[in-house]
Amino acid sequence: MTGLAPLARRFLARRKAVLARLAVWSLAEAGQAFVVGYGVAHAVDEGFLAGDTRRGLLWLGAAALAVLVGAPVIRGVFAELAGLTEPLRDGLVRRVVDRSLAGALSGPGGTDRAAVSRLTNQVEIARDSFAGLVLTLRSFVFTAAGALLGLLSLHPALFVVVLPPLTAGLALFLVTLRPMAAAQRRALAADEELGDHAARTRAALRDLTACAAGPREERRGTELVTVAAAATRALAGWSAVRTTALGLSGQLPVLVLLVCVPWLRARGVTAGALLGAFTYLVQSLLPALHTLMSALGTAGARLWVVLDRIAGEESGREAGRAGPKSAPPTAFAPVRARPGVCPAAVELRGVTFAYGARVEPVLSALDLRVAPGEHLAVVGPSGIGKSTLTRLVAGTLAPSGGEVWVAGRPASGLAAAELAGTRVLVPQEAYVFTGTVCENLAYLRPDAPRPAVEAAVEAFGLRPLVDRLGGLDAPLRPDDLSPGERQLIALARAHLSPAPLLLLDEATCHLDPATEARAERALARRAGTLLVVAHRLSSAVRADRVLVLDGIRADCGSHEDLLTRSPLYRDLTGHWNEGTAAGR
Ligand SMILES: Nc1ncnc2c1ncn2[C@@H]1O[C@H](COP(=O)(O)OP(=O)(O)OP(=O)(O)O)[C@@H](O)[C@H]1O
Repeated sequence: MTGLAPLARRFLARRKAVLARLAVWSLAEAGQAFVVGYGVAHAVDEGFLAGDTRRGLLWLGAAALAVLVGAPVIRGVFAELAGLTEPLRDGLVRRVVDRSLAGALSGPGGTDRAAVSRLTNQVEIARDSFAGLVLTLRSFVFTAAGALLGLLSLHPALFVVVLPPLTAGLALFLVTLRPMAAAQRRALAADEELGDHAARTRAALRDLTACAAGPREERRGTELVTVAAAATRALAGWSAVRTTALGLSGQLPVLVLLVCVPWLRARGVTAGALLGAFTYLVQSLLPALHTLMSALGTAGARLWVVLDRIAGEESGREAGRAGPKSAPPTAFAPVRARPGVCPAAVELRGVTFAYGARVEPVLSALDLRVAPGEHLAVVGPSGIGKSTLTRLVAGTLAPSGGEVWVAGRPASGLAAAELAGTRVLVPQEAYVFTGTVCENLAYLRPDAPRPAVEAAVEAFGLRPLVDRLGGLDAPLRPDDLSPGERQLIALARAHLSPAPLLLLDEATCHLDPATEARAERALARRAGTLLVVAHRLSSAVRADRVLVLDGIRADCGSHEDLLTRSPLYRDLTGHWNEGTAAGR
């Protein structure tokens, strides 16, 4: 927040002309405040008490005229105010959008549209709060100046009596501002965290029950409620102090003035001057002070919190860019792992799929959940539905029944750009196009830094191929590559992609076992989730879990577990072993 002060100074320094015009209009406001009390005092002393009613009415007329003249003054003030608030709003919006675009350009993760929308909404709040503050602060300064000058002109003793209680209340109020804003911020943060927790828990009830994580989440909920209650109590405490300050500065000057009437009379203060002083207090000073306090307490605290938040979100984005890139950037934030909750990278809920209305379904009421970072192998006899499953997860097929969720979102129905940022599907027949080697490798991440491309070349053992073709910038013709080389290029490309989910549909079938093992290990080391349709036993053994598709039934577990409990898996492994032995 301290970083905002120089920015504010620069902002105001560039708008001296607007400030000067605003000051001129405000001077008129000060003059109006001055004339109101002055007119009442003279109307009483020189008019009504002196028996000259006409003169009294003339002075009152002058005071009334000053009030009427106030209307165009206010209009002028508002016209000038736009010269301050609109550039502030434009500047903040530009700042938020620039940072967001810079974030999108510096990584293929794309813009966080929710954050941009939240921030631009907060910019509007900042603009309105700023306008309210300028309006009331300026009005208070000039009205108070006019009224205090009026008090001095009526009698210096009036000034001496009114000023101490007024400044005491104001000082007490100013002291409460900072802790009050901090308490407001804490209460807001605690409320939001509690709301987030409630929403997350509600959405994850099934998972919580499945993971037996209910009691832990309940404890966390209780902790958050306690924190939110303490923050709200602290806020209420500071509100009480502020109300006291309001009361002190709002009522005490009138009371002190009343108590001091004999003392003032003894010093020659006339009845008219006393009435004028009360007019200054009740008509100008106290309302202006009250408005200022309310504005500082609400709009000021809101402006403080919102500007702080905008700076916070931006610095958060900065930190995100500067931090270590352990995970590839994603187009939208996947569901984060939270203690006690099992978030799913892929979740199938009762998924049924048939290629036609009257055709037997390929998959029926299939439930599956794959945790972020998990490596899952899918196995099953030919034609059982393994490719269909990968296409459902990839979102290129929509289920006939049930739901497919990827990173907390329905897989089908996403826009193409979002789908591309979510997952990469590498099919059996790899796609390689005429272009440079580098263009082929970085196809899914065009801004991939050169060292990252080089690292992918090494990880997939592509160096001899790249050298043969003439380097990364050499042209590549698909016909010059063997099916295995094409698969390696497609796998290295998937490795470079920012998508958090990789789906390999027999994408290593043209590789020898050693090359396949190296490629799969490189893909498993990559941050993200890996789902592999395996066509070799070794590929299933390397996975964290194996899904065996068996027509209507499906079984999921570790390689060892499935060997003991799944006859089909035993058959498949036996078949694979025979194939390996025959191949030797
Ligand atoms: N486009 C399609 N239209 C109609 N039926 C299809 C279509 N694609 C696949 N099928 C059928 O759906 C069933 C599952 O096919 P899928 O390709 O998903 O199986 P798979 O387990 O991947 O087979 P493989 O191991 O041989 O690749 C098969 O009976 C197949 O004939």
